[in-house]
Amino acid sequence: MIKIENVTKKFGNHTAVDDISFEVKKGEVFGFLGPNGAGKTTTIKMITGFFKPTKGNIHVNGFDVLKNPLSVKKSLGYVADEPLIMEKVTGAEYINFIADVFEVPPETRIKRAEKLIEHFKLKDFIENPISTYSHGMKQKVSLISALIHNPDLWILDEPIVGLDPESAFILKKMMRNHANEGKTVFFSTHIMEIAEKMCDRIAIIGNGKIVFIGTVDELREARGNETLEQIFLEVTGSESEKIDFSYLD
Ligand SMILES: Nc1ncnc2c1ncn2[C@@H]1O[C@H](COP(=O)(O)OP(=O)(O)OP(=O)(O)O)[C@@H](O)[C@H]1O
Repeated sequence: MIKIENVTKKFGNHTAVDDISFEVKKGEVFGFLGPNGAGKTTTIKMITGFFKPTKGNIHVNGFDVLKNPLSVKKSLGYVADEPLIMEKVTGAEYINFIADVFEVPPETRIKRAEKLIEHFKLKDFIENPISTYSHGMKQKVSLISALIHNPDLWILDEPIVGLDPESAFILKKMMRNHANEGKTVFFSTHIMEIAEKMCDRIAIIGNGKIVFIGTVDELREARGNETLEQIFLEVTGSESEKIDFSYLD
């Protein structure tokens, strides 16, 4: 589904992603973890074709992201970590626009959109301009429009933070169902507990390098009796446990 081989991304002299390789398979919910600035969004933007890798190859659903960019984009649904750009149109207009781009037939899009709008409790707001929406409501419109063409691969950048508990529960269930149908969900998160409950496998990135790939159980086994928080801090090279806060006294 996703194959990343020796991928590096530099911004000027700064190496944001440093020679990473991993694969995400069909039927997996795959979590991509790492601290702020570790390189998660940069990696996701290379997979989805916004950023060109400085080095290395990425294949999505068998297509090379540089050689077959359209086939790649058609086969995935992407929810970015940033709010929607089109603020003056309504949620319904935005979803319809994206459905046009992906050539979703009218009956199919109405059926899918109605269900998704109902699940995410947006019915009363969908005809209002996006500029009036809360952050979580914008996130929901972004999700609905990413799923309206029923893509095999979902790529979600921090999808759960910002959603209310009921919507987060529904989304997590949708992610699991999608993988159970033999399709794939790749999502980024900072939160180990979400990864533990949701993911078949995870990759942890720290300072642009992959520091762990496997299941959360394998990570626990390798680290003994530590809490997930401790494990995360250690594998990402954090020194936070040593901080002396006595200066606040
Ligand atoms: N367009 C850009 N130009 C220059 N530097 C960038 C750009 N995008 C990202 N970076 C840098 O690349 C590094 C990785 O950033 P990235 O956004 O991928 O991190 P992240 O893991 O997604 O972090 P967060 O959890 O905070 O969202 C950071 O040092 C960031 O400043």
